[in-house]
Amino acid sequence: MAPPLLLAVGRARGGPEAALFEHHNARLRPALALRELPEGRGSPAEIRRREGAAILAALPEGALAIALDLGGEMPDSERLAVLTGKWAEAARPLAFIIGGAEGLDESVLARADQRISLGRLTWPHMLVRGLLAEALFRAQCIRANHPYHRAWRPG
Ligand SMILES: C[S@@+](CC[C@H](N)C(=O)[O-])C[C@H]1O[C@@H](n2cnc3c(N)ncnc32)[C@H](O)[C@@H]1O
Repeated sequence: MAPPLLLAVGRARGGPEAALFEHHNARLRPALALRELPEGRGSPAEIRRREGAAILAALPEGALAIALDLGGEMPDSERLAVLTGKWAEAARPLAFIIGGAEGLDESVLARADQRISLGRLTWPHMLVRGLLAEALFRAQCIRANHPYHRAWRPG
């Protein structure tokens, strides 16, 4: 099975956000295969539509598409560990999707099998790559009983 795909709008040209993604992605097994898509032009709606068409065209056939979206389910790390296990069991090509500055087009949200939110704060799309890779690594550690994740919370 091919490694999970990360379809992300925008091109990272080095910098701390790219380093953050590379750092966490290198720890994931398997690592995400990053595919960057060009930013759209025009009005916000046109940008979303153009970027959306490019995202849909880049999705592998039959992909289990997970859209990173503020309106999605907001899992905690333990729940994400459960979800990642289910996604792996589905035995379909897995693809995560991160939108651009204008967010994801309705066509992408409609195609997505699941929408995941990393919390109520809006993060810059380049930063979301690193946040997602860290969250997936943490989920992997939880599933493997690796002590990276310290589950303790005050009562
Ligand atoms: C700057 S945000 C777009 C904000 C846009 N106003 C919206 O509501 O989608 C760019 C992309 O980063 C991702 N993103 C940003 N914050 C997020 C969060 N808290 N949870 C999940 N994805 C997020 C989404 O994929 C989004 O399309």
